[in-house]
Amino acid sequence: MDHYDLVVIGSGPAGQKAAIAAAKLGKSAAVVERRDMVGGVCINTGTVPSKTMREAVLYLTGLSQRELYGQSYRLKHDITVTDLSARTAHVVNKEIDVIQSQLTRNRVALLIGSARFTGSHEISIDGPDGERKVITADHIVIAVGTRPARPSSVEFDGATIVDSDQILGMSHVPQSMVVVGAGVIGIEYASMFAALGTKVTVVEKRANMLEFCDREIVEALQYQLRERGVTFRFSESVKTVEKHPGGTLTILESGKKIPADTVLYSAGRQGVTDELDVAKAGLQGNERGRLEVNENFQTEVEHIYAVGDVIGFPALAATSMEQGRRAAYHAFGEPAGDVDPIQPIGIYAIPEVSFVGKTEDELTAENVPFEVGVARYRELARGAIMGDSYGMLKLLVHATDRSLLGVHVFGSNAAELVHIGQTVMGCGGTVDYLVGAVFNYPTLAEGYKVAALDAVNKMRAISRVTGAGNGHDLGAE
Ligand SMILES: Cc1cc2nc3c(=O)[nH]c(=O)nc-3n(C[C@H](O)[C@H](O)[C@H](O)COP(=O)(O)OP(=O)(O)OC[C@H]3O[C@@H](n4cnc5c(N)ncnc54)[C@H](O)[C@@H]3O)c2cc1C
Ligand SMILES: NC(=O)c1ccc[n+]([C@@H]2O[C@H](COP(=O)([O-])OP(=O)(O)OC[C@H]3O[C@@H](n4cnc5c(N)ncnc54)[C@H](O)[C@@H]3O)[C@@H](O)[C@H]2O)c1
Repeated sequence: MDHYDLVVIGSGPAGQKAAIAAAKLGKSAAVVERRDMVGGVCINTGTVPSKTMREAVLYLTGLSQRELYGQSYRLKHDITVTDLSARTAHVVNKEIDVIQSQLTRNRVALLIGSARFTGSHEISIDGPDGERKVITADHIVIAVGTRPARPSSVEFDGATIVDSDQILGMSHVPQSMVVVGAGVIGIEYASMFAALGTKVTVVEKRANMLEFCDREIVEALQYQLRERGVTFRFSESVKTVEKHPGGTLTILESGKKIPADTVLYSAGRQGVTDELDVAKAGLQGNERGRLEVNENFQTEVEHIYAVGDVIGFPALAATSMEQGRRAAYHAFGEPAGDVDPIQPIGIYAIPEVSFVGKTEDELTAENVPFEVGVARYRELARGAIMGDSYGMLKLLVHATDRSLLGVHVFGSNAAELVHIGQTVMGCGGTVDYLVGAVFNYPTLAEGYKVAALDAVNKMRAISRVTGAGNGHDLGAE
């Protein structure tokens, strides 16, 4: 029976980084993963294929060029699923190769099969050809991720009524689509299909979408999506989804019926602990299949860790990687430093949304006085060159100590741009740093300076009224 210092179940971002971190500390490590799933949901069905599909949609529809070349501009008419999936398959295969190579060169064993606990230090692996192998480990990291929630009231068929793992296998670009759930997955796919010309209806049981985001930016996103023909049905819950010979019917609790070619059911995900026999290790998943952990990612059985989506919020690839690394370091007594509380969110809708830090609503609720500085892409030369007139970058600045409290970006490259603000915040910088900084011209990054000047000018206006000098003019006009 093979024995390892650390065994990881699941090769998604969390599992990969846990195993490699252990190997870098000189420990023997193995990752157990099912056939055809190396890289996890992230590489095979989630993050990477959806973001690649988004790039293909933007490129083939010519959407990002239409402000410059006219509303009828298209790189290709009649875009097919093959056009989209060719790019996706290329990127996914490359990424799988990168992961396999990283594991091999770090001497992490990749054991193909489905793992389940047979004891708190023992795991049984059912291989793809029916063979069974039992291994033991001093430390075990559970990084099994999630699968889409699939209620029995929805007649999933994998072709016209699909979950987010199945959508990439669709046979054609539908003329109409209902998206159930306005979470991140729902909104990202709704915007991609709307860009392809599909008539999309989004049904969401809450009164708003993306409630953790800045309200002004969510309104701007909704406006852009409506412009592309998306209909929103908020405060409406889906009761059943039926398949009929002529298409699908989504029936709402309110009695409304929405016909469509296709339904994407993207109303949450479920932890994959049910097939893991966690009880044999002394553990129990909650009703959403999630595991509870302490600040070191230890479960209640201290040599068993859980990381990534299986522990719930924030359930992102980037946070999952960091949790994996920290778990392995903790297992072997290696200091990992403090957790950085400033973590960005990127939503790859069309247009993109990204933010770090607090929202206006949160600061108001906490009675923190703040000023807002805004830069509009249409006033940045790079915005005009790119043909993005709707984008904006917004800074929330503490009214007295002038620290950056939040950065909210909407439009092209939002998820990249946000990191400039994140770095300033992480280093304890103030708005005055951004006022005095010189950025390349013409860039979207220049928006930081424009927004900082806007915030400082408003703060100076308050000082003028009160007659108090603020001592931070720095030439802001
Ligand atoms: C459509 C979609 C888009 C997304 N987009 C983004 C994005 O843009 N940015 C972002 O940060 N995040 C995004 N996410 C979230 C991101 O994919 C997850 O946060 C990330 O994949 C979680 O990593 P993980 O390591 O916890 O698990 P996963 O990536 O879910 O991997 C878990 C792995 O464990 C394996 N496994 C499970 N049970 C067993 C078992 N018993 N034996 C062996 N192996 C097992 C599974 O086969 C799977 O491969 C997206 C998710 C989806 C679904
Ligand atoms: N860019 C990114 O970072 C990114 C992209 C995609 C996914 N993810 C992650 O993947 C995870 C899963 O995303 P998700 O969007 O599936 O889940 P979610 O739980 O965030 O959203 C599901 C939405 O469906 C709604 N809903 C539930 N039941 C409903 C019903 N019967 N009728 C109508 N609406 C209903 C919920 O109110 C909720 O708003 C999230 O943690 C997310 O952070 C991240």
